[in-house]
Amino acid sequence: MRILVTGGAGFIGSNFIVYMLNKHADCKIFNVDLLTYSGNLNNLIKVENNPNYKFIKADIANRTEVNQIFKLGIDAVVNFAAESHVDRSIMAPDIFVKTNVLGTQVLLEEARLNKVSKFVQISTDEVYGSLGEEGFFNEETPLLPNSPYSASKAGGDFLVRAYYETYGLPTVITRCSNNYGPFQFPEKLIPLIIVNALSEKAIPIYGDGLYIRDWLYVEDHCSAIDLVLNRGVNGEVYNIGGNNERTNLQLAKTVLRELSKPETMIQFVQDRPGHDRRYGIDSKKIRSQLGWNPMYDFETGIRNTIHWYLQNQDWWKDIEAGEYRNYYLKQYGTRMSVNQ
Ligand SMILES: Cc1cn([C@H]2C[C@H](O)[C@@H](COP(=O)(O)OP(=O)(O)O[C@H]3O[C@H](C)C(=O)[C@H](O)[C@H]3O)O2)c(=O)[nH]c1=O
Repeated sequence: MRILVTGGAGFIGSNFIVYMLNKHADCKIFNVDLLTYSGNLNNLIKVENNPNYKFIKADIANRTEVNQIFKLGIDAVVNFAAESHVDRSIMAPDIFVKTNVLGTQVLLEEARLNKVSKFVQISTDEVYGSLGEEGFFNEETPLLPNSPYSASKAGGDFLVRAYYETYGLPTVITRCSNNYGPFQFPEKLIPLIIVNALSEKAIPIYGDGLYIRDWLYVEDHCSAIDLVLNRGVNGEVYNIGGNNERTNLQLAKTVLRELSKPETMIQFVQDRPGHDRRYGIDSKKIRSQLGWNPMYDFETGIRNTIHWYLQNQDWWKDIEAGEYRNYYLKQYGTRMSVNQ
């Protein structure tokens, strides 16, 4: 199968490419990525010389560029390419609409004209909105996005649905909970805690710290996408969750304990506007219909992740030296006092 993977230099996309090339000798992957601030070809060093792997720098929202890529002969598309950080979407929503909505539509249109056999849209549980203390999101839960990020992902999902209903494009949507693992850009909570702790910097926790996320180890997410790509039923949505709900405060304390750092590094800071209180995923459908099961419990996953950041300090120190550090100071410098 000749698979177009978009956003393959990002966190989940790069993990997916490595997973697929290790698992399937017969797949050829075309990785299309614009290499924005969070895209990093160093994530793909393990596969860069693999004859079944090819990188192409391009913007999924640019029709001319995408049109050229489909001329290579594409059987299936897995669309990871997205602006994904909620805080950034609050500061600059425009680019989220461009990539997550327009970019998805451009891909769908070329996929339709080139008659691909599968289009997998990688989405998020954030499109469902926020939960209270009880209940879970299932695939029938109405979409009620609260941030510009989640609204843009919901827009992409609606277009995917429309291409299935209107043109019969063989689409499938996956909606995952919060991922963590190697190569995650340290603007997201888990790598931010690890990187700050290792750099002796305060750990910023928004609001009361009792916001809840359901954590999914990235390799388990990759195995789920592989199943959906090969056996997912067209027109369907599959939720993918880890059944590992933790408050942000619990999480920060767990990581600090693993690193033998004091809890006094935690600093409560001003809350995120429109902050979703809780995400909880019901993933019975993919488990019962496609036989997916996560391999990693949370304790193993978090230890692997911490170990990876300890072993790969050059990877994140490079990042810190660049745009990420400026972004961090710009955002938090005016909102809180952290002893940097
Ligand atoms: C960066 C940061 C975050 N937080 C809180 C905010 C959230 O309650 C939680 C996780 O935040 P993060 O920005 O890592 O992730 P979410 O906003 O839950 O969204 C993430 O998971 C979904 C599924 C996606 O689809 C998003 O792409 C992905 O970014 O920690 C803090 O308290 N302090 C911090 O410095």
